[in-house]
Amino acid sequence: MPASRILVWGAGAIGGTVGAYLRRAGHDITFVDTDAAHVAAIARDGLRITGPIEQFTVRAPAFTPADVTGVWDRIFLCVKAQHTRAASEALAPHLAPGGYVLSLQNGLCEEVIAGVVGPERVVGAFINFGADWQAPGEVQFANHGAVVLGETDGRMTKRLSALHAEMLEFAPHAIMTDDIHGYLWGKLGYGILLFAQALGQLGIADCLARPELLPLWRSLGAEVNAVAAALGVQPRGFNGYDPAAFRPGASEAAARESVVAMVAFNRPNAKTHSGIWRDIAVRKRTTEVDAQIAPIAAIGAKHGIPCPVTQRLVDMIHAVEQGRLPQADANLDALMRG
Ligand SMILES: NC(=O)C1=CN([C@@H]2O[C@H](COP(=O)(O)OP(=O)(O)OC[C@H]3O[C@@H](n4cnc5c(N)ncnc54)[C@H](OP(=O)(O)O)[C@@H]3O)[C@@H](O)[C@H]2O)C=CC1
Ligand SMILES: CC(C)(CO)C(=O)C(=O)O
Repeated sequence: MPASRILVWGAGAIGGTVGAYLRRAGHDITFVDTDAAHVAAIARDGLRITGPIEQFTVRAPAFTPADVTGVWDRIFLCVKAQHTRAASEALAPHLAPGGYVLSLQNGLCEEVIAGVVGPERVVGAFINFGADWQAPGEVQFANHGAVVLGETDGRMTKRLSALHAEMLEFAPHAIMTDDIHGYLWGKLGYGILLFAQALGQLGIADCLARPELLPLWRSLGAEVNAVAAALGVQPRGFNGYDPAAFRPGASEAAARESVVAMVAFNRPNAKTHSGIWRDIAVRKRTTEVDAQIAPIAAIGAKHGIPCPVTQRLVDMIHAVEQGRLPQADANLDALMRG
């Protein structure tokens, strides 16, 4: 495969992992990140991938946004959802007129990027592999997970096929879809469970496995699925998460079966806790809740769909972020009780 030239904007867990694999496969990768210490470490010593899957170091140029110069046909955007607009504005001068931004993020970030660079210059992605930024110059690649690429208008284009062929060098199971919105809403339905997990201390598998919390998973899932349905989107499943099992009216047995499958997927993973939990407990910073979960309740409100549990979850995450509530497993019981 001919070497591609890619600018990875946001060289943390996701950008660092994907960029390192593509660099190792021979592509011309440049990293950009606002974390000056991380950028300096990559530029000086290379980017180190650690963890149970593979350990290797790649050499690649790295810059802060203020220092990067040049124009790229492809930019992979890998920042947290709340940084999407600022990052899109900063990267726009570096995007070729006929180029595109690939969003490797959770949430509905494609719309935000499109608002800055234009809808025809955005490609969507849904990702569920696990990775963690560890230290300047080091990212842990913790576990494989679904990777799906799609044009936001559902067309199967040449650029999508070319991107998919490259992505196979990182994720051999990556697929293309004509329904990226279905996957993004699927991830929101799964992601909302991870936001609830972040209220407590148990890891993803142990938290999902708490039998008494099944009604909580069902009510959160039902709200997300009802909002998606109002938008005409049918969420897609992956890695044990079956959206149909959490639709309003779905049986308790179906939800329980999906929870068992999600627990089985997560149990062996070196990434035991979600990025949301890590933002609060380890990185001591705010989460993506306002950019990812609050919009679900807001869209619901526009369509006359009440999302009381989602809204309570948003409020409780705020309280934990601000230190008004300890990060404790009992929070999930309180969220469920209402
Ligand atoms: N980590 C995971 O396992 C998974 C993450 N995701 C999603 O992927 C996206 C990226 O997450 P993740 O890689 O974990 O996050 P990280 O925080 O590890 O990486 C993001 C990097 O971007 C930097 N950054 C912030 N703002 C800008 C900016 N304006 N321009 C350039 N760089 C910037 C951050 O610096 P600083 O830290 O200083 O802010 C950080 O180094 C999120 O939407 C997340 O939900 C999806 C699936 C799995
Ligand atoms: C846990 C994970 C990797 C989804 O499985 C995630 O998306 C996150 O950390 O927010």
